Amino acid sequence: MSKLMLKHISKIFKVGSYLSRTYVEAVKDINLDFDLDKPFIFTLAGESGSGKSTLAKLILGVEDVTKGKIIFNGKNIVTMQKHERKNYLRNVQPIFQNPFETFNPLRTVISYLNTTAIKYCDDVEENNTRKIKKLVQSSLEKVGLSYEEVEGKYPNEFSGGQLQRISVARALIPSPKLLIADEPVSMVDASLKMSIVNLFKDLKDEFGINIVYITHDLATAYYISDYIAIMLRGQIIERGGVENVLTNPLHPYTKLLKDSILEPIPKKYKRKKVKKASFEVEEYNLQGCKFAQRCPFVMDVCKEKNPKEIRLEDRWVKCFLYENEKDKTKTNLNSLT
Ligand SMILES: Nc1ncnc2c1ncn2[C@@H]1O[C@H](COP(=O)(O)OP(=O)(O)OP(=O)(O)O)[C@@H](O)[C@H]1O
Repeated sequence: MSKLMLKHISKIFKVGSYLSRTYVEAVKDINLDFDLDKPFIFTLAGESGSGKSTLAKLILGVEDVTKGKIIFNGKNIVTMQKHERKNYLRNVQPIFQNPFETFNPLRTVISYLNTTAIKYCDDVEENNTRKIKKLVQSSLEKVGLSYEEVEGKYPNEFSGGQLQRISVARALIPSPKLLIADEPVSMVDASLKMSIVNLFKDLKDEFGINIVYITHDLATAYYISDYIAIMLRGQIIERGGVENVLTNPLHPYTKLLKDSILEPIPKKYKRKKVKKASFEVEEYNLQGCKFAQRCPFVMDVCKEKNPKEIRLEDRWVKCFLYENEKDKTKTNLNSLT
């Protein structure tokens, strides 16, 4: 059994200069359980500066949590022994936004993939070229490429879409349980976006690979995900099955996101003049709900207190509008997967 649990994790950054120092809690008290044996695609969505990339970096061990624990198969990743951490990093692989930054422009793509195989696969020795080639070959095949079409070429000889496929192949080399893909199609040509998104779906269906998909694009999120969590200024304010959350969003922020991305803004919102965030830091530092300044349904309590996460029948939501609905169900949604 393979499990990844985020337990009350927070990340606080210092921002500003010495004289105007302030703090941003880019990830605030997030709890998520991932059962890595039941393949899923989990989308993390939210506007720019909502903490998605920071959460990804915490899971990838690139940044350390300020508070809370990330537990992989019963062990806290911060206090893991060296060999346990290596095993964790083998199992949780990143896919970055810009594939041209993933690869060293001065090395052939294959030599880069070979290095990944040697670095992460304990049973592969540097001089075992046959074994390395087999591993790289099979990863390339999983993303629909042949070894021959990649061999001998440098990153600049590929299109952005091809290179993003190769960076997915790179991530697959250590046979990870989880891919963390941070805006993986935002730099890819519009015509190729769907092919990458479909590749994620195939990896889940055919090879049982779990994916955390970070995006602004709710349309592709709806198309490929099983679950979705909506982030607002460091917090997850609504989460559940993608169908439930996106076809019937409950939090006013989720509604705003959906309306502003998928459809024209309905008149009722236009009349109430939903504003765009003027200052991220200002919203981060609000005492109550971080959406209070922009919410068309704001109440006094929203400005005073940060709402608790409420469990409804088919999702979790953090909003005072649903205070009276809580605990009406016995469904356990603690685990999203
Ligand atoms: N290293 C850092 N030092 C200081 N502040 C940071 C750091 N990294 C992120 N932040 C701040 O944390 C907040 C969340 O940023 P983050 O990049 O995680 O958001 P995001 O949702 O991924 O945004 P985007 O979609 O634009 O990538 C922002 O206010 C950002 O400025």
